[in-house]
Amino acid sequence: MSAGPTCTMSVDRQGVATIVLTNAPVNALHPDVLAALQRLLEECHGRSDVKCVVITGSGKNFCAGFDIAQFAAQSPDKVKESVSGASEILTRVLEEGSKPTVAAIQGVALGGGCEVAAACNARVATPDAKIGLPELQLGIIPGFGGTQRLPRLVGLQTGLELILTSKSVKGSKAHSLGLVDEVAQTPQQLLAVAKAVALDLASGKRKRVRTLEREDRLEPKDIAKMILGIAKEQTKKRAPNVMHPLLCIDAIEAGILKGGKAGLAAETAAFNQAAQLPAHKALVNIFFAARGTKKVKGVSDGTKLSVPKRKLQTVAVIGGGLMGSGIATASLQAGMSVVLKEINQKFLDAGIQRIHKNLESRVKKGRLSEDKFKQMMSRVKGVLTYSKQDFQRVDIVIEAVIEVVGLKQQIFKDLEEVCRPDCVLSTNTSTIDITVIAEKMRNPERIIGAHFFSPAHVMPLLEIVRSNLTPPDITRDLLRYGSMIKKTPVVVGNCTGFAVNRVFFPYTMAAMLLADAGVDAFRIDKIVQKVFGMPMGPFRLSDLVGGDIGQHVGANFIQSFPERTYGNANGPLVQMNQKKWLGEKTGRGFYRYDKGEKKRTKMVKDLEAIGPVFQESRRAAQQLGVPHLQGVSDRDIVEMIFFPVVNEACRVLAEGVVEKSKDMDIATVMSMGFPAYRGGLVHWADSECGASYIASRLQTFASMFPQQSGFFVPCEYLLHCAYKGVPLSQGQSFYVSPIAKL
Ligand SMILES: C[C@H](O)CC(=O)SCCNC(=O)CCNC(=O)[C@H](O)C(C)(C)COP(=O)(O)OP(=O)(O)OC[C@H]1O[C@@H](n2cnc3c(N)ncnc32)[C@H](O)[C@@H]1OP(=O)(O)O
Repeated sequence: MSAGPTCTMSVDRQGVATIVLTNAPVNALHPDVLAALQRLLEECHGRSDVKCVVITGSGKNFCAGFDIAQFAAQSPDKVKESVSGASEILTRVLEEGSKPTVAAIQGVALGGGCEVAAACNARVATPDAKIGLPELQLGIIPGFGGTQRLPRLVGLQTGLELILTSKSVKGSKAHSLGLVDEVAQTPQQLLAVAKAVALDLASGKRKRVRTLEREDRLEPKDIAKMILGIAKEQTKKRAPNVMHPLLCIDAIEAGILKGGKAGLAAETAAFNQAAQLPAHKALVNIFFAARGTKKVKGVSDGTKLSVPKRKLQTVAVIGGGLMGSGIATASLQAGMSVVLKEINQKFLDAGIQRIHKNLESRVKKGRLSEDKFKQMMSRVKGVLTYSKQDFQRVDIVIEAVIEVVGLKQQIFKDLEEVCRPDCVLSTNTSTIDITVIAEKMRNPERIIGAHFFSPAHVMPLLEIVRSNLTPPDITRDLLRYGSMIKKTPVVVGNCTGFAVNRVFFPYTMAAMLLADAGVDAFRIDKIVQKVFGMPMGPFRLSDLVGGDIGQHVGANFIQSFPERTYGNANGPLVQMNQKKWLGEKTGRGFYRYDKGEKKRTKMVKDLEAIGPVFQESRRAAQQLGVPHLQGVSDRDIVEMIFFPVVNEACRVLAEGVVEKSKDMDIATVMSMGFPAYRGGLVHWADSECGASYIASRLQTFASMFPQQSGFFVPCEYLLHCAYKGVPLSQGQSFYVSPIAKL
């Protein structure tokens, strides 16, 4: 049985005390671990048989930092007290105590873990240890002295870069940067090397250094000021909607200008300020949401399933287009073999060429060796037919052909004939009901959705779609495949559009409706991107996806949900598709895309060309009773676009299409680029708006658009939450939908 969060200590015959941070699985710094560390260090300083101290972590990791669960479990005041108290102890007892201290780093030393190591008088790491300060990703700043000690170890420029990008470095790189003093070639040698360094420090053979007092790695003050000024400007541009990165630079600056101790005080103040900001709560929500998706009730929550885990070595990808080649690339990178099926040699060659290009670009960026690249390409086999010889060895199939139901039905009928009965058969459809695709199969329960996002080898989300027939072992093994290819999987129920595209369609339709009501499309894009923080506005996104695809997918939703969709038979997409203005791929859509210098695309607002398209669309919209709006504020635009999106998310929750609201949060961040610092769609709706405000605004919008009121009318789930005063994230616990599918 695990001892719970603590530290253990042993003292060897040479007088080296080894303190082991213990809190499985990553030795997070729970307050009990910090208290035990202080107690044992004080004991060491008082014992005559102890000459020096080595700090290490239990198991494979040194320490992943402060216990993030505390941010959710404790009041902000308690957390602040814990962090500032520990910061003081790390300086007084770890760095300045009477006995020298050495960190022995294996696995991860992140956040507070890196800061504990930086406060020691020396550091030894294994070559592939992972060291860094990722606190900014959690909406806080390093609070155990990291803003002061990291720049003093590696220089201001490098320290700033590591902190502001949340990047970690490997042990060997950390050594070359000056962050660690020695590298132990193997984990087995780590303790011995660390102990030797500690004894050298104790005997005076090595000079004992207190990081906080160091100045030797810091740039001269005038240069440092310049570096800080540039960092501030760049940060304002890169992250205009959040404050904590600037608070972090201020704390670093205080230390550079006034010395380490003053810097520590500034850090504590800045940490406390950041911890109060909504972005912190939001980003902690995202941290746990991303990890919670893997635990699915009755599948991967510890439930024992009778069907053993499948071996997942060979994947067959049906279709070598953009999506198929991306999926094949991700599978090859995970060490799998790939059978790529196409309908003719020309398409097959093009598919293999795409895989080649995807992997080659990693080689060019230095992320893949030439040897590994060749090995990966040798594991691809292109085929033109469904032969038993090729398909009997396949463990998982992913169909990635165009969205034509009949074609997909035939493919699964054929696959069932040639694949082993235990092979996972999955479809990458983005919208079609998977039970419809399975209609011609003998065993329709075998089909499962594996919805990737383009480019599939880059985008982190995998939507796993199960129907009420899907056996849990198939879901479990697709989840395992998702982990192998390093995706965040979200398991969802079966319906048109599943979870992600269900919330995408009101997003684009709301933008089209607003433009038809006279609001400038370019203004909408600007507000959604600059003010709200999406990576791009809905019209720019439409150009990226392609107007033809947008219209096709939109039609699917209009057919499935006619009572709550908006369509205009002469809308901009329809007109532009007729002119073959399909977006970026044809050089023209809502924007014009000119070839600039060095093959860079230049995006131009061509009002002369697009103006008449909107005029024509608005004329048609008037016939549909779309009002002409005036005096629409930026806030109105945000609410008219995002509240229908929240409304649809409520329906998704009510129908049980997602198991928990956090799944919706992480899915929106990873698919549509919903700002992570807003915590995902439902977290944002709850924390920044509230169910009753959203419901009342939607009712107002519905009355402003009487002919399109269905698009805005709040759904039952949203009204329930508003009426009962419960957050949308908790509505599932009391709301029972008559159409719950799972
Ligand atoms: C005052 C200080 O400056 C403030 C801080 O230190 S804030 C903390 C800074 N540290 C971090 O941000 C590191 C966060 N952790 C990670 O990046 C990754 O978890 C990791 C690289 C350590 C391990 O990744 P991986 O092997 O993929 O495992 P992962 O699933 O993420 O984590 C394993 C478990 O450890 C938990 N965990 C990881 N880091 C944790 C932390 N710092 N606190 C609490 N739990 C943590 C995860 O929630 C997960 O729990 P679960 O099994 O119950 O879901």
